[in-house]
Amino acid sequence: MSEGQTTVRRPRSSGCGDSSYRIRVKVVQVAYGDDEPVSDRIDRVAALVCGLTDADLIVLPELWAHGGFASDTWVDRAEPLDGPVARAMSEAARAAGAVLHAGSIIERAPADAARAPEVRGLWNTSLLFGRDGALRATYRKVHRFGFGDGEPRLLDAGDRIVTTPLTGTDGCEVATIGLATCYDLRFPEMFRTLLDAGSDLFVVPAAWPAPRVEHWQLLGRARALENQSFLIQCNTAGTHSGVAMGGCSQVVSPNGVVLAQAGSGPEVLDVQLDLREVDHYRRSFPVLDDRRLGTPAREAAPA
Ligand SMILES: NC(=O)CCC(=O)C(=O)O
Repeated sequence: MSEGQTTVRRPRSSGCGDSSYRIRVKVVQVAYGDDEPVSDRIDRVAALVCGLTDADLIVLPELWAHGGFASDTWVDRAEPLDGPVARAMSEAARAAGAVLHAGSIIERAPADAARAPEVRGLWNTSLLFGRDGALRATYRKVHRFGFGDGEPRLLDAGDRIVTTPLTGTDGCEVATIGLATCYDLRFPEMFRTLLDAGSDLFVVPAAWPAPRVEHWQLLGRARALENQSFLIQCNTAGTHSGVAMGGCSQVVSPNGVVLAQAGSGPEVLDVQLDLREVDHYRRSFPVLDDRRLGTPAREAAPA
């Protein structure tokens, strides 16, 4: 981005009424343990989502069906993009009449898909459905958590960033959603890349453990504030595979204010957002216009 280039992008489509930009978001902080069968959990969460008929956007956590830290089960539980979780979530989005970020699944590549021998064909993949139940976007987690174990041992890393338009009931494009998952929150350069791709609303599902929940809260506020964007974080509650989850899902405004925050148990946050606040704030405090990328900052000084 060159100096002085504005990051204020809206309006994207003409004819959007003021009310199109006011959206109701439900953040579903799902709690689970080790005893509930996956199929029961899918039914339970699907029924909950189906009942959220007054929402525009519903968000679920990372790997809520397959188990965020249940890595010993992932290979068995992995499913394709049209597997049981995706089918149930497609149906639930349609029943609720809302855009549904269904958190993530362990995605298994189709058996007949050609791939290099070093590619395992398993990813931590987020799914976003439209109000009609169609799968609109998928995002394979880029930064794998586990320090050599867990995700890096079992899963492939995603290799692309993903943005997707959020459209109102009238078809107007009211925001650009930037997708990220859990550990990605620690990598500010990824959020800058999403910003440069047009994002003004980040959605981050997670299975973030209780001992580091303050990082989760702090990093979420930082990513929202430094990119002057809304940020919706949906964490997991309960304890599974011996790991206590931190809860504290939150919704953060473009100037870093926490608009809503969950406790440590199961909970549904209910938040009204006016998406025009992004442009208002970026105009009133145009810090993003002062970025200095492209200057020869990396040139080595002569010895
Ligand atoms: N599931 C995750 O990505 C966990 C991330 C985490 O615990 C951390 O960054 O800390």
